[in-house]
Amino acid sequence: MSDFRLVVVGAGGRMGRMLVRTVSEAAGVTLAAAIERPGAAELGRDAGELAGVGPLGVPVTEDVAAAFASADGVLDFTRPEASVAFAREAARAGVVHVIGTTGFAEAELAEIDRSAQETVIVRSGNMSLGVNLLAALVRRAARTLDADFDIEILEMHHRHKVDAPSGTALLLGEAAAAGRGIALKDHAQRVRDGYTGPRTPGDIGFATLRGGSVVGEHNVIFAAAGERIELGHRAEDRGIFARGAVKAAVWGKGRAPGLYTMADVLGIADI
Ligand SMILES: NC(=O)C1=CN([C@@H]2O[C@H](COP(=O)(O)OP(=O)(O)OC[C@H]3O[C@@H](n4cnc5c(N)ncnc54)[C@H](OP(=O)(O)O)[C@@H]3O)[C@@H](O)[C@H]2O)C=CC1
Ligand SMILES: O=C(O)C1=N[C@H](C(=O)O)C[C@H](O)C1
Repeated sequence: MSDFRLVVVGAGGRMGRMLVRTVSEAAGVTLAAAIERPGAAELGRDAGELAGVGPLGVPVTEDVAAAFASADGVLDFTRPEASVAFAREAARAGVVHVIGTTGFAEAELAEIDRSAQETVIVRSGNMSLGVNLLAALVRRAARTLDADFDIEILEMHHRHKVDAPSGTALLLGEAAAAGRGIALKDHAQRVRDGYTGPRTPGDIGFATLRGGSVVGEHNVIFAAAGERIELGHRAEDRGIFARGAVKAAVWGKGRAPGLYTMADVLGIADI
């Protein structure tokens, strides 16, 4: 069977380089193209050299339509507005689109939903096995613990991260809300500042730390009078996200068009 041909968009970014490296090392997949934005300094450079794995004979280009036409799947860890446009292009080309990008507005998510009517899209704020298992545990804990347990989600990332709360924190918030049988949007407390008054019962709170080179840390705290439960995850290497993304792309091959999650890919959506 021939290799699954993947395009990495945002190939010059932190995740883009890790994705190129991961695709070059994984069995059954091959790098079909590498894309950066028009005017980017990386254009014309060999994607493998950029990723530190030696030349792969794949130059970084800006020609999205040609790249998607030559591929089976797209790995996309870029920016929300770029991912919305890539989803449209993936739908046109009929290729699997794996979206790791975070920080979407509601209207952008609705546009991605529309593209997913025409092609397979796997979107997740975190592509690692560990975090998706953590989300399942959080859902389970939230279902068991009564409303006396306040839920707070704490995350820390490197100083370059541009969105907050992180996609993972929101994913964990959704899991907690699902466990409680409530809608996160009605109970999320994303920022606290100044004279806030006491905590609103039933809120799911978020706190954001940024600094240094932290790959990604998340803690979900269930705090009641007299006791506290903490569930957490520490990412130590971006390779966990890249390997998850490659797995998602291959999983998407031949599936019906639709929007899927990493929990679907890992087969843990119902645990
Ligand atoms: N779901 C998950 O498991 C994970 C998700 N992420 C998410 O992935 C995203 C990227 O993170 P990270 O790699 O650290 O960020 P970077 O800024 O290092 O990389 C993003 C890359 O995308 C490029 N880009 C932006 N717009 C376009 C475009 N229109 N066409 C082509 N390339 C474009 C950027 O170019 P330029 O610099 O010129 O703008 C940059 O090279 C973030 O949203 C982050 O939260 C990260 C890790 C794991
Ligand atoms: O920007 C990052 O780096 C990461 N982003 C994702 C998020 O927003 O949760 C996933 C991971 O934590 C790293």
